[in-house]
Amino acid sequence: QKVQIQPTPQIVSQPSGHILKPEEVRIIGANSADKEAVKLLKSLFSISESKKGFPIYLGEKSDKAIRKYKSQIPNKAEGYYLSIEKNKIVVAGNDERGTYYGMQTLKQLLVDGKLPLLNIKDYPDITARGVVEGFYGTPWNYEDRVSQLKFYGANKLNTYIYGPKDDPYHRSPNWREPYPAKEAKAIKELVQVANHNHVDFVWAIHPGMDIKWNTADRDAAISKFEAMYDLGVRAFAVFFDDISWEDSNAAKQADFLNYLDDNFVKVKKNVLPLILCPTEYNKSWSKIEKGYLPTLGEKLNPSIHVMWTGDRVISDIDRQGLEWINQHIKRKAYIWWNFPVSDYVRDHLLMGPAYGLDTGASDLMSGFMSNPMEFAEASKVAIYSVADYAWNIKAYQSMEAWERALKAVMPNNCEMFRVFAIHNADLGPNGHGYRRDESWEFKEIAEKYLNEVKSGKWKVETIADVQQEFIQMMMSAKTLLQSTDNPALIDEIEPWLLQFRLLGESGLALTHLQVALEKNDKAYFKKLYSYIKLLKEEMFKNSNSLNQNPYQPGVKTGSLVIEPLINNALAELSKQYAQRYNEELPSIANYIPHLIYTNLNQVENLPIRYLHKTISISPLLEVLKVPANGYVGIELVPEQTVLHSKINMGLDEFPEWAKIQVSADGDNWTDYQGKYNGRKEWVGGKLEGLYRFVRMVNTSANEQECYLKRFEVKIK
Ligand SMILES: CC(=O)N[C@@H]1[C@@H](O)[C@H](O)C(CO)=C[C@H]1N
Repeated sequence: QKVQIQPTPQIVSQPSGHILKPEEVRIIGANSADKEAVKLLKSLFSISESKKGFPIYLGEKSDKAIRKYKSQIPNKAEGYYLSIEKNKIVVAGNDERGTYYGMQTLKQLLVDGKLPLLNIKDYPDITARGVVEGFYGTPWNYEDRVSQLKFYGANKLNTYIYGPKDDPYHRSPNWREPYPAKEAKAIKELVQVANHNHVDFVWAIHPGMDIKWNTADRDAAISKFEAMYDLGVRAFAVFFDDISWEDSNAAKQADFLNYLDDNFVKVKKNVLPLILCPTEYNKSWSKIEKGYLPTLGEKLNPSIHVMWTGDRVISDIDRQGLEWINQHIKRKAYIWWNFPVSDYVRDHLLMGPAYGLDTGASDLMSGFMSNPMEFAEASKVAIYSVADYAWNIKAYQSMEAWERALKAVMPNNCEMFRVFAIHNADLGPNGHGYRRDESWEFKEIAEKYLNEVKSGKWKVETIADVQQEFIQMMMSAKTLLQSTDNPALIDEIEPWLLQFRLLGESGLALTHLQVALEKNDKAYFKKLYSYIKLLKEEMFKNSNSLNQNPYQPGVKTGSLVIEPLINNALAELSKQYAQRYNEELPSIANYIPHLIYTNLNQVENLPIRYLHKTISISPLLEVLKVPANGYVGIELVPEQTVLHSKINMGLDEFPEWAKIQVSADGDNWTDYQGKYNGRKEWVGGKLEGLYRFVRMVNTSANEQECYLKRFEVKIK
């Protein structure tokens, strides 16, 4: 039988039987082996003081205890040799971490009091593997982080980069200030937890919003690093992402990093190499001829890592893209993979497989970090998969890893968790145009069902298939809401579970509309229709009371296949009702007629929200570049009376290059008079007459930049 080990090992022998878990073991090498490995071993077996216990040889290649097995150990960082035999077990690491990982594997193999007889030679493909807590939104809390660090140890992830955008001591305004006592204590403790799980705790600084290229700020960074060093931090990063392009001076950034490297990292000796996140961190933003990346490649000390998100901000990672960037930065890219991060689609959860990763790229990356969701437990599904990918790239199979991830996160209810996860994977339309597959096992049935609804010739078995999916959604939501094997996860995803249950219920009720038509029971149809309306109203209420963040508030679930199926079938069946009984029912399928209006491809996919007569553009987290005559706004369909508008471009005063304009026909524009409200927001009042377009346009002759933090129009 094949043993299942996470992450997938490089070389495993075929098991030749098994042994029962030894009653008592004797550890040979306990006083020289990695102490976390010894602790882990002692937690698994009872140790006999006498000579008679079952021998377990434990240690690193230089230890006497495993000298006999030295030649078996892969000569690779963090590699290990594990051999389970009838009369002994050997766990031999190429280094401390290797021994620890060998023990993690041994722990996984100890199942139902038995151990398979086999041997393993294992090691990681990528040197640095882990997570960058680098998202916008509510930073993870202390308990989240402790749980994450333990999860990384168990999954052979060795790096955690602390860089939450909304931590004021990581970024603005307090990157220069030491943490207050309480936060400092928490970080000190987290570093210890990281060490106990063989995870390198990397503290990142994000000075780019207001750094000055002078000795004061250079020394401010050094003293902040010193303060973090005193808390136990032994690895550092500098992020220059999402800042205005004036500060994206590569030579200055390189000098700054080299200074920190020469005057802090190299001086301290026990500090890991620096990591830089550049301003030009993806290919779609880079203009090689302008020299930003080549300058970094030339000037940065060779030991400094350079992060990279891929061909775009949110992007698959492939060999071709890696070869491209590596040539310019003259080193192997250290990947910052923006998945499962959802800070730009906060009404969605990303619970699907981690795919779009090149299994032929193991020699082209120095690091691979996942940027996760603000929901730490929910992110573990993707992080588990990333652990499998980064350890053994060529063997990675995203779907297989996803199945195991679900079981790892929800061991007692993984089937119900799978029903939820498979229907909560896509992001919906978003500014990056990044989409994921969703409900892939139900798509065919959904298509068949909708076609049969449209033709009016439906089959019982199709209805049964669809009813089975809807009732499973209800079962999944209810079971998970009442589950106890991962309460932190349920707390995070509760809004989506409530919505998921209602979606399943509305689907089930929908199929009974067909029963009403079959029985020609008009009254029953109307009762069902108003019941579905009630369910949708409750979903609407959930979406306006739960997960209310200032970016993409609300709770979207099953948005790629399930929700559209229900809305389309509902529209179709109410049409058939109207034809049969010559009576129109009020439409309850929710969709938004208004559109984004822009000639900037950076924002052409941004979704439009419509709530309580306010139409808004989903905000952009990155810097928006607006060429001459570039514009972004809203098209009201049909034209409306505008009551007031609010636009936040993230600038201290309204820029002279911008104009806010309105138009009824898209050709003739009039200025929309407004003023700044002191919170960096332009506000405009009621307009006489009907308008179809409201836009911000760059009327200058040069490319400008701003943020798109808010753009909303309230109509009558
Ligand atoms: C390097 C990098 O990806 N920086 C930010 C990241 O912080 C943010 O989470 C996301 C994902 O929305 C993208 C970038 N704007």
